[in-house]
Amino acid sequence: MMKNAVEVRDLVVVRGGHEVLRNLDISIGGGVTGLLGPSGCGKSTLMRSLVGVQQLRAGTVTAFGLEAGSRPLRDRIGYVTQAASVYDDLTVAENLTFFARVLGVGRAEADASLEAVDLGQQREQVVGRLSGGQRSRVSLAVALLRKPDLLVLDEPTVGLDPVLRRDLWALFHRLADEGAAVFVSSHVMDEADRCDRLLLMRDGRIIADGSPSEIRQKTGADDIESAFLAIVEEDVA
Ligand SMILES: Nc1ncnc2c1ncn2[C@@H]1O[C@H](COP(=O)(O)OP(=O)(O)OP(=O)(O)O)[C@@H](O)[C@H]1O
Repeated sequence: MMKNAVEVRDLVVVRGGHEVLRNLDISIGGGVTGLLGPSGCGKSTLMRSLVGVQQLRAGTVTAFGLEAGSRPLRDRIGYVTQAASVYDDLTVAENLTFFARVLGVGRAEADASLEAVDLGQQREQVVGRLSGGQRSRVSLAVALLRKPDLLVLDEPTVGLDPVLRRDLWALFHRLADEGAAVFVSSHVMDEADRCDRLLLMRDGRIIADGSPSEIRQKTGADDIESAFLAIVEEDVA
């Protein structure tokens, strides 16, 4: 069992004069951990904090015992944002070759990353002509180039059809089985059951933490959306 990949302590983040994260305490270990919550609740801000690109007002964030954003972590963390981070005018293979050179990894790793996201057959296609789901898999392949120990994925399945979503979740579990800690955000509650562990977020705070079945049981709800609503109601009562 992996020791905690990430430790967040008393984290406070202010953006635009508004306290977006409020005294967060989270530990993230192995497996697939989902961060679920409504739009604007602070998911991207938390992910930015984990990878070290967010200014913190207070608290600490460490990954593998090292301060988030510190140099030795760069090889160990893969981060995929919602915005596509690959070149539309290059082919899939050219993108991978380019980023492999920048990151100093070999061709074998580039090929392995492409295979991992199941884009071997699209390798000669120009990225700008791929579907949204294929394009996000190219970004994911780039993030996999250095075989990260921690993968931070910000809403990777947004806008994808159900088949692609299912395939991507299967890939996250495969990566977790191979030893990576996978931290995935979503605002789609029906993705909850695909996670080993769930963090439900609302208004900059974690309001529930457990496996999907634990969270359902605790609230007596049949699904995570109802559980979320029950927790919110209890919270404001
Ligand atoms: N660049 C910014 N400057 C100021 N405030 C910001 C900035 N980016 C985000 N915010 C604010 O921070 C809060 C949290 O935003 P964040 O992007 O972390 O939410 P989110 O849960 O990821 O939302 P979504 O699901 O829509 O991506 C929001 O209230 C948003 O208005």
